[in-house]
Amino acid sequence: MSVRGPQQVLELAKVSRTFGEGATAVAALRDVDLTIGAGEFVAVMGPSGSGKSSLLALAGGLDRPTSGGVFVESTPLAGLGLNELARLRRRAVGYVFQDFNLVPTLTAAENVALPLELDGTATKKARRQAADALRQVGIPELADRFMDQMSGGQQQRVAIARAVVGQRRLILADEPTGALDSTTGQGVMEVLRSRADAGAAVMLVTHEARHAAWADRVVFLRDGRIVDQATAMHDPTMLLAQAGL
Ligand SMILES: Nc1ncnc2c1ncn2[C@@H]1O[C@H](COP(=O)(O)OP(=O)(O)OP(=O)(O)O)[C@@H](O)[C@H]1O
Repeated sequence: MSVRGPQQVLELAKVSRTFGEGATAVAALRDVDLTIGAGEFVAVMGPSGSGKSSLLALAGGLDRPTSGGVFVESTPLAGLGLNELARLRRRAVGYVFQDFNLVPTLTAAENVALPLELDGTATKKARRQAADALRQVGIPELADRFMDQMSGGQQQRVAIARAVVGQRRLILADEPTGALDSTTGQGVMEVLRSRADAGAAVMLVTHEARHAAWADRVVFLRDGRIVDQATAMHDPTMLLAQAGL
């Protein structure tokens, strides 16, 4: 039985998620137990369809489990109404979506500042923090660009800046380097690592062992179950082989 302490940012307790019903039901996650503490960077790996994105969506309160509980900073998400859940997401959770989910009618800086402004931060302060986040991901000069004036890789970096802006305690990133070259991808890992070192809990879904090597712990999923967990990834390729991935 785990203890829900203040250092525990995310807890998934016996979480299952089934899509559909009857003969066509798909069990995306089965009885997953996972805890991520403050300052901890966890990578999630596994074959396509193993449940990685489903896990992230539940952790970020974008989806609800069929059974089991999700706790963010000890708050049970099941107990929150839609407005409370939205507020907690804006305040505590930074999410990098596979398809970015940026607002095309806003500039890069406005996109990054949006969650802070929606949460009541004064515009000036929000813009200052947005500029800082854009600097962290290496594109401070693109602050005034609209999304259709940016490449896919640049948009991906805006999405990452929006997830790490401010003081979010839980950062969830679903394959955040897909549109990036390897040097920029490495830069994104440095940003996620430094957020964890500053006390955030970070969960990264990745197919790339060299990115998982930045994590404190790697969780391997297969058919919706955690099949292995590894710490201190000195040789991620070997661990992948051990897990049969
Ligand atoms: N909205 C949905 N409706 C029905 N089935 C779904 C839905 N979302 C996910 N699934 C199913 O749940 C299982 C897990 O999917 P999920 O996207 O979480 O896997 P994944 O490991 O992230 O895959 P990938 O690496 O391809 O992104 C798959 O069988 C998928 O088809």
